[in-house]
Amino acid sequence: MTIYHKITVIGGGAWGTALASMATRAGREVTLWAREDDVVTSINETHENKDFLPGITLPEGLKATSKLADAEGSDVILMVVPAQFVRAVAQDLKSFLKESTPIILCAKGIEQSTGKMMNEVMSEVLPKSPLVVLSGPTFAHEVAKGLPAAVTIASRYQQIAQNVADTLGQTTFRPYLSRDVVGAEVGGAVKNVLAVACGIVAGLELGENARAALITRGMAEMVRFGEARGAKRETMMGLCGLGDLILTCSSTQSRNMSLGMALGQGKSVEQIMMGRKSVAEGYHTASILADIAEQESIDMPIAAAVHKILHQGGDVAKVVEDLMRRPYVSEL
Ligand SMILES: NC(=O)C1=CN([C@@H]2O[C@H](COP(=O)(O)OP(=O)(O)OC[C@H]3O[C@@H](n4cnc5c(N)ncnc54)[C@H](O)[C@@H]3O)[C@@H](O)[C@H]2O)C=CC1
Ligand SMILES: O=C(CO)COP(=O)(O)O
Repeated sequence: MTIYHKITVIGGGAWGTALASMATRAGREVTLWAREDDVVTSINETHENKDFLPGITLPEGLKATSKLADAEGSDVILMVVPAQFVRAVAQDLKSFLKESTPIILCAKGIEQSTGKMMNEVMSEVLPKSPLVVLSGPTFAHEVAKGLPAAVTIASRYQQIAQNVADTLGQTTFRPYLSRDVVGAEVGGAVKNVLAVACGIVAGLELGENARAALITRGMAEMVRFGEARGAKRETMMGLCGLGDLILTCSSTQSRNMSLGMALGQGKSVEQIMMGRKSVAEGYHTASILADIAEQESIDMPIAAAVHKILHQGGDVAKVVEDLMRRPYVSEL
């Protein structure tokens, strides 16, 4: 069994902090890189990330840094900055890594400027690095508290995926292996957009029937998009797809669902986004997802509706009504 002992987590938001905390509990030597000096100080001096994961006491062994150079000599890197910043941060990190160092991609989104998934972005910046995707139904607060969760770990390099599972796995964090990198990434990226839609339905108080319909028809959109990108349907039926879709569409712990909920309750996009420090990836992914779907004739009416509301000034009630008015077609 190969264990990666020295781990650097890049990204001091809620998820990076939770993963770093979990890996420290597994007995690994973990350094967490955060962009904000306040976050570094807060973690090192009070064992809490007051800005992004307040109220959770972090293990004393977890060290934070503001220097990317401290990633030098790591056995493995966890990349946990939001999707739109992955390329820039990876460029800055590049000179401190060996080409053989595995990189675990944990962001859930599509790069807005290129339409690329995170593994494609990373392959351009670090073409020789072995890539692994870690994704699943995992609210950061729960993982940080040590509550049980299960994830998909996908890589074209199965031995490395196994090593990552052996490195991070514990009785409260159960990895399942996959070879389907694209499928693992599509699930996480698309579900964020669908969670905004579920939030809108909740905010409008349209009921549980509507939410179940949305989750199911949203799943159909995820599968269509994933298959067009070469993903396997079964992967999207797993933890990183259906599992994460159910979680994110079921709880206002989700930033994406709560963003949608506020829209459904009548707040404007500007009011909601103003002053938000935490990321709602669905906001950024919705437009590129809707564009790709239109260009490639992938039928994704829910994603298009979310894009319309978020970025084209669409009236919430009218967009929902238009969705329901579409011609009746075969379910499958
Ligand atoms: N929070 C969660 O429960 C989970 C989050 N994720 C994913 O993890 C990724 C990171 O999300 P969170 O840790 O929740 O973030 P967060 O919302 O807690 O924090 C925002 C992060 O964005 C960073 N940031 C802001 N501007 C930046 C810039 N210009 N360059 C680089 N970084 C910048 C901040 O430093 C901070 O780390 C996202 O893709 C998210 O979808 C995945 C699973 C669970
Ligand atoms: O990805 C997540 C849970 O798996 C977190 O969802 P939110 O980003 O919507 O909070």
